[in-house]
Amino acid sequence: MAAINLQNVSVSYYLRKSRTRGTNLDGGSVGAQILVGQRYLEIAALQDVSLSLADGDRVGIVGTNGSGKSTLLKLCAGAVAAQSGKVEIDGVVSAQFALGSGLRSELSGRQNAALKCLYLDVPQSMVAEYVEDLKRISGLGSYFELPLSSYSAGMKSRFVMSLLRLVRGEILIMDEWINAVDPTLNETIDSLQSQLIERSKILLLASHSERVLRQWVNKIIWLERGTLKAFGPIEDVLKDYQVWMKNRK
Ligand SMILES: Nc1ncnc2c1ncn2[C@@H]1O[C@H](COP(=O)(O)OP(=O)(O)OP(=O)(O)O)[C@@H](O)[C@H]1O
Repeated sequence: MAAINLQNVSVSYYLRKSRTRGTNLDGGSVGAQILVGQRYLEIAALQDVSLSLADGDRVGIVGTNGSGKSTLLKLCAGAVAAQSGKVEIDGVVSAQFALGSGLRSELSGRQNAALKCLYLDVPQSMVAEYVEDLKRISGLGSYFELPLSSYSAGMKSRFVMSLLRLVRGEILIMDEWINAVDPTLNETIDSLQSQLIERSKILLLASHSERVLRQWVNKIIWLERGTLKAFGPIEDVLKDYQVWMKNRK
């Protein structure tokens, strides 16, 4: 059983005030509320959010720029802490945004692949097989044996995307559906992502794409300026969100 329970959770980012001295801090139409303290500015990224997710929940997160989607994902992945409220996460969490972390540019694709296997708890007896899988999926050929520092941007992203092969988690956290820059890779990445979702117990996916959301989620969290506007079945919440967006323009 996997579960995510948030009770009255608030998360803020703090900025030293000197950085913004003399600037006008009037709110625009995007982003969280900015609270001005004596020495710090507080960006109230999530305010008093309460949610319960359980096995079988495939949840999309929508909201305008700066509404708190990534912050909510980071909170559930343990990458940011709550200032107040209660956060309970039951289950092994895999976060897509962490895929490329810990890579070392002086090491080859093969060496990085083996390191990632260790970080992601692949059993020792399976490492060699997984590394060969990554070589095949990435399509990097002999570049797999060269240091990451010699890769082009697209080659690096091929390598990082191939690491999806290693992800195992009961709670899957995705900050966008990955679309490969190179269309020849799309089918493989799509199928890796769909297998991951099928294996996971809870999916949290932030996306601005209605197509992606309709394909993968059954519930929607709608955030606006750090507060939870709505949480419920995709059919209800997406419609309300779209009407709200239209009237907002
Ligand atoms: N590292 C940070 N330091 C300071 N403020 C931050 C930081 N990360 C996010 N914020 C602020 O927190 C608020 C929520 O940002 P977040 O990235 O969670 O929004 P989002 O909904 O994912 O946005 P987008 O759709 O634009 O990616 C925004 O006002 C943003 O400016």
